[in-house]
Amino acid sequence: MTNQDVVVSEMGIAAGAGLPGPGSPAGLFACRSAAAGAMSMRQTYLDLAAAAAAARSAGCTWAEAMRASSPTRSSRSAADVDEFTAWVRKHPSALSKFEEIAGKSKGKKIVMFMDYDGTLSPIVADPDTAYMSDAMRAAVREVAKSFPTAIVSGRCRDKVRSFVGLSDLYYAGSHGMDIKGPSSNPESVLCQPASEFLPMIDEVYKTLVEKTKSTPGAKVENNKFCLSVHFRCVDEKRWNALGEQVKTVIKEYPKLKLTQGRKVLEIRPSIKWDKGKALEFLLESLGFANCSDVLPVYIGDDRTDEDAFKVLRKRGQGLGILVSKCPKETNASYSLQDPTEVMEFLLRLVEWKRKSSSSLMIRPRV
Ligand SMILES: O=P(O)(O)OC[C@H]1O[C@H](O[C@H]2O[C@H](CO)[C@@H](O)[C@H](O)[C@H]2O)[C@H](O)[C@@H](O)[C@@H]1O
Repeated sequence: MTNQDVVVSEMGIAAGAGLPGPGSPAGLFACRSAAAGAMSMRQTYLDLAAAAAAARSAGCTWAEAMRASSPTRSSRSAADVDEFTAWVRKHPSALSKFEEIAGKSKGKKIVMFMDYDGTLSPIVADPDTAYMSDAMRAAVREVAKSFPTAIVSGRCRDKVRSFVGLSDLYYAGSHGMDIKGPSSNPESVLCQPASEFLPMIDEVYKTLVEKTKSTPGAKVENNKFCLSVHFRCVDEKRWNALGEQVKTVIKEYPKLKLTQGRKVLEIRPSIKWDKGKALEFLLESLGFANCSDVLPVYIGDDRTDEDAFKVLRKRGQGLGILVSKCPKETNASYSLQDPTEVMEFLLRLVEWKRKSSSSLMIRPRV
């Protein structure tokens, strides 16, 4: 990796700074077109009541929208497949358009950003066993040798670091609220803009564990600067009640917000910081703030990754790649269907870099 010897001190964004107004939190990432239509990109943050209202007006329930956030293969009809084909025309496969992507990368410094769950590791029922394969680890290792690389995850930084198991990378945990550079460089970047929320998050974690313990399958995950309440193993008949339980707890904490991911509710500090801000922060730390010759590539599958895709669109620079097997409203330009395709794309990128570097080395002088 290059440009890693950047020192940035811990950032201090005051608790409560830039708090969105009431009724702001919780993004509902609905998959099917009806729900997606009701929840436009402008509505990334909704509270659960608003999300439920949007889902109702689209003719589906809050639970249906939650189900659609992570559909199973068996739930797909022929019409769904047609819809997906049409969607892929708008968000073409990064594999089939590899040459186009390689063309865009020519003469530019690629910086890689990758989400973890659903991008580098397949979605599984138990979040504690969402391991990535050795083959994927090897691919990410090669990527990190070729380009500055960051993993940007909703997980606690230490946990995602232990899952990935590679040291020469930047890790941005807790949805970008906990950023650290490679461990080989003790002076490398550190950014924790929500540190004053730690006691509150711990308190809410304990309360949520207590309140949800009577719901079979419910799991509360402590991601340090944020929390996840998992619905995946909960009987769907209990989803509304569990959602209400979470909402009731969070009502007592106006400085926290609730967002929705893939069969998960996420509780986060209401600060103006997300994966998009983390991407900008890392680009700046790496010395690429005002560079026209940098090409950030962000690969992610979740609603929270949209904040990063949006930043790339706004900058008019870089490539957003959404990992999805079904149509989703997205600011990403390209798509990949699953972690297997992500791995194939990463390997092609490494190979392309290797070939283009060696052709530069042997180019005769004129
Ligand atoms: O930003 P990410 O790295 O994608 O993290 C988002 C959430 O990912 C994890 O939950 C998701 O993956 C689990 C394991 O496959 C799955 O069981 C769960 O249903 C998914 O929502 C993680 O456990 C959460 O804490 C993250 O917020």
